Amino acid sequence: MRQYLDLMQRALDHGAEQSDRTGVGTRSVFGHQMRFDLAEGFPVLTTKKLHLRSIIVELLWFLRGDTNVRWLQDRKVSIWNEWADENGDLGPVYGKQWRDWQAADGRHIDQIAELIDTIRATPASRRQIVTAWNPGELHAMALSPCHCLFQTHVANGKLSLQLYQRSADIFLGVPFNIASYALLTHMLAQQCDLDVGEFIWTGGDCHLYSNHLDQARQQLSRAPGPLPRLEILCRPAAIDSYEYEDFVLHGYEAQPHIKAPVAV
Ligand SMILES: Nc1nc(=O)c2c([nH]1)NC[C@@H]1CN(c3ccc(C(=O)N[C@@H](CCC(=O)O)C(=O)O)cc3)CN21
Ligand SMILES: O=c1ccn([C@H]2C[C@H](O)[C@@H](COP(=O)(O)O)O2)c(=O)[nH]1
Repeated sequence: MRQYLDLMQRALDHGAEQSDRTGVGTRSVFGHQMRFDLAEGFPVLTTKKLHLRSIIVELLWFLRGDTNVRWLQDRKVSIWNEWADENGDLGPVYGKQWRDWQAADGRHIDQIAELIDTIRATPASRRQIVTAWNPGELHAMALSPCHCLFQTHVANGKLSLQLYQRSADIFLGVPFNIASYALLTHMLAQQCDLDVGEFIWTGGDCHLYSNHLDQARQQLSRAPGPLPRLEILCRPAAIDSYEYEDFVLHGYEAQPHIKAPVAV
């Protein structure tokens, strides 16, 4: 995960000081790209132990079309708690937009199902896009989508995926986002009988919060290890039928976790 450490180093060395929405303050660079060849291993940080269960369960929750934190909490995942209202609701965030986008003419659009249909029927299509950025509903969301658009691409029997993330919390959010979309690429490829190609991460405002700088330096002092390998134990009939237990990471050896406060 040299690519990730390079982004962290770039923000530390060249980031502009910004006062941001949360009041914490950041060092930020604009525009960055990282490429991961998924055949070389699963892109998960080895320079800090990641809580993979939170990442996998959150992705399954998006794919269910769920936007209430209760299902996450029942599975001991707390990463969305700070943004939920007293009923656990987040408004029409990712799950809603991915699985049930409401069009002006009253249609309900399942972008994930349409994406899979398109990949299977017309793999050369250049219209394989899912977007969570619904300008008409932003006001009702607890947080505007950060990982707001992705596109898939098929070449030589391999599925690649590129994400556009408009706002990126380099220390806490980005490791989650990379692993989550790499996992989604594997799941989509399996559902469409393709091999995995590349995951490409493209970021807009990429920032280190001012209370994450020591943690970032600590991480940069560590040498990255080899990437683990992902195994999916079964092939469910649908993309929303995977379970946490279906995923096994072989050889994930990471250095100790580093704690950091999340900016709300
Ligand atoms: N400032 C900020 N950064 C984010 O990354 C972020 C948000 N806000 N708001 C919405 C979601 C929630 N996400 C989060 C929230 C918390 C952690 C976090 O605290 N991670 C801990 C482990 C916590 C756990 O798994 O239980 C970490 O050390 O990685 C990570 C991603 C990503 N998003
Ligand atoms: O998946 C996610 C979700 C959120 N983030 C980070 C990026 C920012 O630090 C905040 C969102 O604040 P905005 O003012 O809406 O940009 O959350 C992330 O990195 N990954």
